[in-house]
Amino acid sequence: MPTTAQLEPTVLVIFGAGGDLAWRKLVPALYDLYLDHRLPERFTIVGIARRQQDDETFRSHLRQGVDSFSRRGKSADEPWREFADRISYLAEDFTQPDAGALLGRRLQELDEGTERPNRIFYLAIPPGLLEAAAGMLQRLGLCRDCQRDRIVVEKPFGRDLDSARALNRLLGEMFVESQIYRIDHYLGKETVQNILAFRFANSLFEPIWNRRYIDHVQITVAEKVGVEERGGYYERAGALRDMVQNHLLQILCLVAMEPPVSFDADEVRNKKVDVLRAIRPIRPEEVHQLAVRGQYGAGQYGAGAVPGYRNEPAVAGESVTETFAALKLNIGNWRWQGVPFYLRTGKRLSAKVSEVSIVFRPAPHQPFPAAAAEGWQPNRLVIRIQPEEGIVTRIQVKQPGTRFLLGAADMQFRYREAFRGTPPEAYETLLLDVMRGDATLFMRADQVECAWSVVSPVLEVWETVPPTDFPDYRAGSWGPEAADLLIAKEGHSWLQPVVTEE
Ligand SMILES: NC(=O)C1=CN([C@@H]2O[C@H](COP(=O)(O)OP(=O)(O)OC[C@H]3O[C@@H](n4cnc5c(N)ncnc54)[C@H](OP(=O)(O)O)[C@@H]3O)[C@@H](O)[C@H]2O)C=CC1
Ligand SMILES: O=C1O[C@H](COP(=O)(O)O)[C@@H](O)[C@H](O)[C@H]1O
Repeated sequence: MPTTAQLEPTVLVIFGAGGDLAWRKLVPALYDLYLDHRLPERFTIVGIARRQQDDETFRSHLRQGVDSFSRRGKSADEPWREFADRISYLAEDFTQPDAGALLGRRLQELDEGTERPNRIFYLAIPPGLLEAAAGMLQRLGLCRDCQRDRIVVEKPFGRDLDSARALNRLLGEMFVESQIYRIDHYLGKETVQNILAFRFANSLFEPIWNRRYIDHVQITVAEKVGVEERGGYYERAGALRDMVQNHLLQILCLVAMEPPVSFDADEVRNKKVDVLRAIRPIRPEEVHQLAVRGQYGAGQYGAGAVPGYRNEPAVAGESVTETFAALKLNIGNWRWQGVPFYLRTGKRLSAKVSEVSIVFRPAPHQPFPAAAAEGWQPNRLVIRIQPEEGIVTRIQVKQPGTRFLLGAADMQFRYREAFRGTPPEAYETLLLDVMRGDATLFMRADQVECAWSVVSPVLEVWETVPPTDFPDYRAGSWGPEAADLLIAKEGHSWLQPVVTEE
């Protein structure tokens, strides 16, 4: 990791700095980086949004966010003051013709001195404003230096293949690809990155990481929360766009990719794109066999009742938006031919847990008497992304006793026990990577488009044929019955995650 002194002077301009993302994620992450001495020595934050407010009001709003969401808890006065001194606020509306004048002047002031700082423009704004904000940067020539100026684009990146292509074209006309950092925050999570370390820094698993030994793969990203205050956005998105097109497919790529030659950003991203390209396209007539959608109804967590999706704020009473999605994907290449990848994600499920389960084929021959194998389970390797980050390998052992009986036992690696301290939040890692100019954990234009191609046939069929049975799962359950049937067709079943309460 670079030290403070090694990072070049930087000004981070947060567009939409008065919004939820900046408040809950970005500024708490920056503050934690600051406390860890990870920010450049010369580092400034300029926040921009519509509302009129002075620097002090803006800073104290951000401090509330830090106090609530920093992994270090409440901020102490002294370091907060030092950090807050670097923050200023500008009120500008990007949709106005003269927008950017204040920003231009502020950047000029910051350029004065020994070395012009690198500029990072973080677009934490509603997707409909991307064009106006990026256009303003181009018009004023504020993001012109291809080596030192970068733009960070949040999800959602388009809402289908065509709109993602159009957005890529638009950004491509204004900036060079190496300046564009498309965020997928799952790639910043420690355990997601650890998939690379686990697969490519160990010689133990790579020889069996293929169709000869692996029976199938399950990727589960389950949430306990409902749609919360984001009904307006979610109604237009749904689980497939919100989670599968980005986070789950990125995890799949890391599990399935070929070993990269180096850790160079484009080399890693090339290998990931190869996986997306190899996913066998789902034909429209196959959608009902290979994809399942669901929507939560009212339910219960312990003693607490929660409303159904259709009763959430900003959600239509007859909404057909899916809050659960499951897919069966096949990767048509030498390594994975015939190995199903099952993906599922949903809101208001039984637990918050994200994990990848690699389920191995049975040993080719069992020499034991039939009774011995009664408790037999396939070997499985579970990569736990959250919570309780770690890796669990389930093996077969002899049960203690005078009879020869098999039983399952787990070998566990837990981050919390193996390493001291709390790992950085995803946004800390990603923000630091943008400052260092390392795009390995960011989405390249072709990756985003390939990922849209994978889910497009499903989206199209789902949009044409609305569901008639929503809501079809109870809040607090593991999703609709149809998801169990999807995987049962091949004699498989979803592995119930080991749930540890948050
Ligand atoms: N919130 C989250 O957890 C996540 C958000 N995202 C993405 O991040 C982006 C931002 O989300 P979020 O923070 O939740 O959104 P919010 O609606 O909370 O914030 C939007 C921000 O944009 C500003 N804004 C809106 N219109 C204009 C305008 N015309 N000119 C200048 N500023 C404007 C608002 O200004 P003002 O404050 O003055 O109203 C506000 O600061 C979205 O693309 C979202 O999809 C992605 C992942 C998670
Ligand atoms: O991108 C998103 O991710 C969150 C889940 O992220 P996590 O880090 O808490 O697992 C999800 O709630 C949200 O709907 C989606 O937009």
